[in-house]
Amino acid sequence: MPYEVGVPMPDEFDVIVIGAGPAGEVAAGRAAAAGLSVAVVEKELAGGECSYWACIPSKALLRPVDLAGEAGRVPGVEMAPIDAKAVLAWRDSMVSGYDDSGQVRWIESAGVTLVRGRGRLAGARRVEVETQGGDTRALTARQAVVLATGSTAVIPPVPGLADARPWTNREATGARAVPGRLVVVGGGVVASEMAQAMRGLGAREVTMVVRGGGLLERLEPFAGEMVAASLTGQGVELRTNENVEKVERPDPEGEVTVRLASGRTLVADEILVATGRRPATGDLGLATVGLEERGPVRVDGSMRATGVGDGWLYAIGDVNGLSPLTHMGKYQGRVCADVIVARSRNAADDRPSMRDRADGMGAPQVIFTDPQVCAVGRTEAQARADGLDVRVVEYDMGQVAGGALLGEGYRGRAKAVVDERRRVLLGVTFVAPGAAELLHAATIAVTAQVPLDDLWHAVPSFPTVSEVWLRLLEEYGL
Ligand SMILES: Cc1cc2nc3c(=O)[nH]c(=O)nc-3n(C[C@H](O)[C@H](O)[C@H](O)COP(=O)(O)OP(=O)(O)OC[C@H]3O[C@@H](n4cnc5c(N)ncnc54)[C@H](O)[C@@H]3O)c2cc1C
Ligand SMILES: NC(=O)c1ccc[n+]([C@@H]2O[C@H](COP(=O)([O-])OP(=O)(O)OC[C@H]3O[C@@H](n4cnc5c(N)ncnc54)[C@H](O)[C@@H]3O)[C@@H](O)[C@H]2O)c1
Repeated sequence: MPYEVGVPMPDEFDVIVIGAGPAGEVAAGRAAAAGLSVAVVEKELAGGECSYWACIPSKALLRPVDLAGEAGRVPGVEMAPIDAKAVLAWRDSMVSGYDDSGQVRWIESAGVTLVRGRGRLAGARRVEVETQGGDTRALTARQAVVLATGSTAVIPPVPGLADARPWTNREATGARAVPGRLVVVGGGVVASEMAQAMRGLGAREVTMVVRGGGLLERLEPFAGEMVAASLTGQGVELRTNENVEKVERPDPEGEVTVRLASGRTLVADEILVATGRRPATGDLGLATVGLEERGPVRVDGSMRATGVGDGWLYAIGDVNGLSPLTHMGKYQGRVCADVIVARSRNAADDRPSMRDRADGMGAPQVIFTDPQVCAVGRTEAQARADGLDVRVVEYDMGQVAGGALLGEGYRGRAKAVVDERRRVLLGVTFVAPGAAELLHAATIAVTAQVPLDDLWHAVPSFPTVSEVWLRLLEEYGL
């Protein structure tokens, strides 16, 4: 039920969701499926950052690079050079040409009312929407308002950077052509994935400027080391312990000059800034309900914003700062919708499925570089910092028959962090080509806290890479 000019729209709904990204859409759809009247307010494209400028286009750009890596390891298989133009066209089709009518159809079919415009809190249970025509529309929520406004890219305050037309994730994933020379600032997830994609698609020079000593600093150290080795092997230049001091681009269409703290100067066609994201809480009217205007909206385990009387305000997805990942935002959307529905019926709202457990355990994540980095739960460092009785088991995945069969030079590494007191897994990391689909088994083991003695009876098939599970348990001593 999209709102159209001239068509009367109710001003009151049971639930109003601000932001139609993955988190907001899931919460809205689930609350509507349970019979509540729901409006979702969206200022740009229904589907959010993930669908048009993040997960989907980045993975479309990485897939051919990944496949070329895989094929390159198999004797007798030779891939034709990647046709970057065709890949960019495929990316365009994966983002539906930046047209959200498919998502709008889904929203309509879910019985949710889409309100186009910028939403802002205007006191308890009240949302003002600045419509695209410039009008302001006042909406009231009988039960709940859900903030699902996502996050925006951070541009560090480096002299000249903001004026140098830097790329963020939007321009990088939406590139109309592959730049000849690219400087990437940052050593996190976006930086690693996009450096690999652009180099693989034909960028002549890709230089990563990383302020720390390595990549992917929040993960097990070997993950960043293996991705760094792969990127440098691919021809990406890595400048670690380095900072950008000044950026100049006198001609907006011309090249960009990047002065580094070490004194070196880089010249490139584009500069991608991938230095993290901040929750989209600016101009959201948080002060009208007594909350801080900046930073993430803090929530309890039912996704309810803390510090708001009567508990009518919820926050899910990137805006609450818990785990900025699409699947986690969608999970939080399911928790939040079920809680709102239960509370609207005065029913029990504390069933186990109605509390967020997954964020506290360490969200599962796949980084789609080659090798892929797949992690869930705590790293060894986190588990030790939490004061747990930790034992670590590691295994070289190249020694697993299923891995060796994937091609010459197949390399991978697995690490399990065990809670010795309870003999359960606290965290698992796999770094190997094509390891993404291994992760869910680890997620089940960590989340369900399956005892190692029970995991022993989960026999992996021969010759699959999953036999790494058996090897890890044998290394442990089973
Ligand atoms: C390059 C890149 C690649 C990524 N790849 C992955 C990946 O492979 N897997 C993964 O799990 N995660 C990935 N992520 C993270 C993922 O994109 C986010 O975690 C996810 O998009 C968050 O979903 P969300 O619904 O919270 O917010 P968003 O997707 O940001 O959606 C928020 C929506 O709210 C709207 N909005 C904001 N403010 C208002 C307002 N005031 N009024 C109305 N509407 C508003 C926005 O227009 C937007 O549509 C990636 C991120 C980047 C940058
Ligand atoms: N495959 C995936 O799941 C995927 C892919 C991309 C993004 N994401 C999500 O998006 C989030 C954001 O990604 P990201 O790469 O922007 O953030 P990030 O937190 O992963 O990495 C930020 C990087 O920028 C560096 N940095 C921060 N401030 C800096 C500064 N002022 N100067 C120089 N360097 C600075 C950090 O040291 C780090 O290397 C991720 O945390 C992740 O949750 C997920």
